[in-house]
Amino acid sequence: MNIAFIGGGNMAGAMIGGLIRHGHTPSQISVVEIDAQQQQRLVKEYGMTVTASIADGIRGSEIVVLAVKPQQLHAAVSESAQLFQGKLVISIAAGVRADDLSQWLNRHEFIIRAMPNTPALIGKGVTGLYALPRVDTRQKEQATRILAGIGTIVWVDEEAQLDAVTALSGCGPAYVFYFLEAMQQAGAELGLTADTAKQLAMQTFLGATYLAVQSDDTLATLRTRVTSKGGVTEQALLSMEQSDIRGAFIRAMHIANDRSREMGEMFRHT
Ligand SMILES: NC(=O)c1ccc[n+]([C@@H]2O[C@H](COP(=O)([O-])OP(=O)(O)OC[C@H]3O[C@@H](n4cnc5c(N)ncnc54)[C@H](OP(=O)(O)O)[C@@H]3O)[C@@H](O)[C@H]2O)c1
Ligand code: PRO
Repeated sequence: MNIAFIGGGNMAGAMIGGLIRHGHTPSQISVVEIDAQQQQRLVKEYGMTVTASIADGIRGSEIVVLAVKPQQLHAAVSESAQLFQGKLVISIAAGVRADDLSQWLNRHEFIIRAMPNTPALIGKGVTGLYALPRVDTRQKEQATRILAGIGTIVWVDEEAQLDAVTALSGCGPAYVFYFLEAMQQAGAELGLTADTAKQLAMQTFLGATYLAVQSDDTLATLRTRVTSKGGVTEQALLSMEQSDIRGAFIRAMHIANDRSREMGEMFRHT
């Protein structure tokens, strides 16, 4: 399977790194990228073909992954719509709806929207997928094979659910890094070195997540097992509840979901 990426920035870089680590060769991947620095980075890191020409970049590729920023997508594809004929198009752009993209590509029918996340770089990503009705089983299998190579995949039946996927797992690595930063900072304030605090914070996230994955218990039960009555965790969680950290976090994810939906509206008539 030859795959072309249009846009070779952060997320494409993570996906390409994941694909290469999982058996794709650089010769099976081409990238269309306009930024000279990004071009050099990709060539240096992976030794693949990188071009600024969309015609050169997607020629010979069965699958094209659209990985430019949502606000760049219309300009990136609309003048070259005929080049996409017969190809499976996978768009990872947040918000932009499959029907709109289909219009921009001369009513192209073979479109899958995907919402991956950056741990794809190390094969630990998770991707939500939605396909337009005319995408056939073989094309879905192709998308599954590509994206399963960089982590776990979840198909959704309704496109609107991709807004929730974006708010949860698309943005999610940023939330995790945010909490890790806070834990590192607090650890350092409490007298640990920054390195030790970072190591403890990261290993705690990893260990707790593996435990949750492998356990049949609910998340609440696992939390309760850490929280000794009259002990230390109880006081920390009480303080978090008093500050409504849970509520603030849930509100933030609703805002992310709304923003994803709003971006879909914003780019609708571009
Ligand atoms: N980052 C994430 O965690 C994540 C997760 C899931 C989905 N996504 C989605 O992935 C897409 C890319 O996000 P990103 O964070 O990777 O953005 P990014 O780092 O800005 O990558 C986009 C790249 O495409 C280049 N570009 C712009 N117009 C182009 C064109 N016509 N042809 C070829 N290249 C072009 C940009 O160059 P310039 O910078 O010069 O414009 C930039 O280097 C977005 O639609 C986003 O919603 C991102
Ligand atoms: N990064 C993209 C954004 O922030 C989409 C999910 C993660 O818009």
